[in-house]
Amino acid sequence: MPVTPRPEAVSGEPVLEVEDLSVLLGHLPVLRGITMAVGRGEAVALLGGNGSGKSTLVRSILGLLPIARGAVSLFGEPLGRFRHWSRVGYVPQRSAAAASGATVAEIVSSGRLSLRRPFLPRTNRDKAAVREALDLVGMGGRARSDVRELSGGQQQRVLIARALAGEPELLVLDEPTAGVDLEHQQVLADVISARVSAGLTVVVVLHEIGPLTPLIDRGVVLREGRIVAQGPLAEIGSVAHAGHDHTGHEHVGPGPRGSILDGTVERG
Ligand SMILES: Nc1ncnc2c1ncn2[C@@H]1O[C@H](COP(=O)(O)OP(=O)(O)OP(=O)(O)O)[C@@H](O)[C@H]1O
Repeated sequence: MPVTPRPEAVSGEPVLEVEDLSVLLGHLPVLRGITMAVGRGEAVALLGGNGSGKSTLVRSILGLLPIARGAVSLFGEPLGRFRHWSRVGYVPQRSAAAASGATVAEIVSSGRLSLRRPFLPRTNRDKAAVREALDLVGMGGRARSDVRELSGGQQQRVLIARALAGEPELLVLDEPTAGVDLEHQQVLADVISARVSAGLTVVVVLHEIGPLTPLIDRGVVLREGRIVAQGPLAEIGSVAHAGHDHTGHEHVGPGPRGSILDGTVERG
């Protein structure tokens, strides 16, 4: 699958800009005053405890939820005007596709729909991109399988292949390693790393330390819908660790890294 050459370094050209974003769900404020930016070629992790607002932020960025206040831009264009969705790949936390009864190849092919010209058959490039994406996640031998016959972790790998098949410039993943065994987490980390080296921008919700963490340039920690820390993982981790978990109980974090990932570290 062709990849775009990586710029010399992270160029800083904003791929994603979020300015004072607030989102209400069921009249409750779930995100409050979120401001962040992600430059081209950066890999940014969204971290925080259960219910801190990570998935809501991801879905708001993709225009899947209404915004109560603030603004989001993708590739320099306000979300309301943004039309180049083929530049964006999304791996949702759980997908209806996994229960659809389609074959693995069909699901991965759907990742190229926004690149295809209407009413024309798939091109050789479409087919090659699908094959390559399946091989990359180690599912090349299961192209004809009904996706319902796969394990949860295998389904997750198929969804990642679908996003990669679209050759996105921005890849947004919501807990992509949930249910994936360590060996295949490493495979995914290698695949995504190679893409980041070629210029891909990544925003990923992470819950656990694992093979994906080495490729993360920066973490953004959410708690109760607000950003409470932002910076390189090692830097956030070295900060003092008294904090509150998502239940509101004050405690001393179990250790810098674990506490970063569940949002209990506050930059001090
Ligand atoms: N449709 C909804 N209506 C009302 N509240 C919602 C809705 N969806 C999510 N919420 C609430 O918004 C908050 C943030 O949820 P969100 O799924 O964004 O958290 P998260 O950080 O991704 O959590 P997790 O790590 O458990 O996936 C939670 O308190 C949740 O209960």
